[in-house]
Amino acid sequence: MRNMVLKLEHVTKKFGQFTAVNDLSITIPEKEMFGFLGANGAGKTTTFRMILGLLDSSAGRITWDDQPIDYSTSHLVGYLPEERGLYPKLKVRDQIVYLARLRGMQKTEALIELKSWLERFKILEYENKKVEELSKGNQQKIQFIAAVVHKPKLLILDEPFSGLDPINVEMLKEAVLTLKENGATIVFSSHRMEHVEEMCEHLCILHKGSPVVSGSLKEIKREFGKKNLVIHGDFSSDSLKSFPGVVKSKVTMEGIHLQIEGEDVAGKILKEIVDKGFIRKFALEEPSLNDIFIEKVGNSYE
Ligand SMILES: Nc1ncnc2c1ncn2[C@@H]1O[C@H](COP(=O)(O)OP(=O)(O)OP(=O)(O)O)[C@@H](O)[C@H]1O
Repeated sequence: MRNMVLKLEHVTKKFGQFTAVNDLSITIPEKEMFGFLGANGAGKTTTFRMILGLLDSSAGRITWDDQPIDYSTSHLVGYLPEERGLYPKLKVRDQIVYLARLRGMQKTEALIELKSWLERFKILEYENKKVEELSKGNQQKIQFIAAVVHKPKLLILDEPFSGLDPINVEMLKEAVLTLKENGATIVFSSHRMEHVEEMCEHLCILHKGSPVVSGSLKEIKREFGKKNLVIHGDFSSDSLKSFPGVVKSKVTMEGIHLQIEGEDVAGKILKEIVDKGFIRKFALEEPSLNDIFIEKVGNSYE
């Protein structure tokens, strides 16, 4: 049995004196969906380029299936680069077939695969159009097809959902989930925490090149400890802002959202408000990735 694990061990990348990635260690098991979060310049793209062997690391080791990714394995890898790079004058069909053949696919097989993706993305009519004639969002779908047409086992997607309208975001998310169900290992970066929260079991938050949070989403939330408490009631909730164990509060149109130190605080708050008036909602919720990010990285995230 092969060990198709993607492993980064103490990986560092320096550009001159500047450290873009600092001592990053992560293990991504086969068939996993892994999310990379971080502000602009955090080091996500640099990490992807090192994984793909497009950039040498300054220190550390990167392996997939116990080997570095090189010419012998690159046909098993798909990459959606951040700087989209299609040939504007080429027709969609010629472009995809060309890229698929570079990765060892037969033309007929590539055409079948292309058609099925174009159908899925509802853009079959663009098969014989030049890339430059397509809208940005549709070009992005073509670029996505270029990354997956050869059915890679490892797929690296650099901000796959950026610049898309909500319908296309959903379409691409579903496509990514299908690829995962079909057995691909997928690593993607995003600026949107909800995308990672929704799709990934494991994630890493990079801050100025260093991993500040890394591991399983469930564990990260559990370790964070704090919970959110949402209260909607027909009474003033102002006094709850300074209730012991309340870390943060936000008054809303319907009531108040509290970040509390732990579950026990919720019980005490319930006792406090039970006689104050009608409680329409009292819900203890897991912290969001956004809450965790803000605490670990601060408000520097855009
Ligand atoms: N070839 C290079 N030479 C010098 N500095 C570089 C080079 N490539 C990247 N950097 C720097 O490394 C840091 C990390 O860049 P990187 O592109 O990896 O960030 P990112 O997390 O992908 O950001 P974004 O979300 O904006 O795409 C940045 O400060 C960037 O300016």
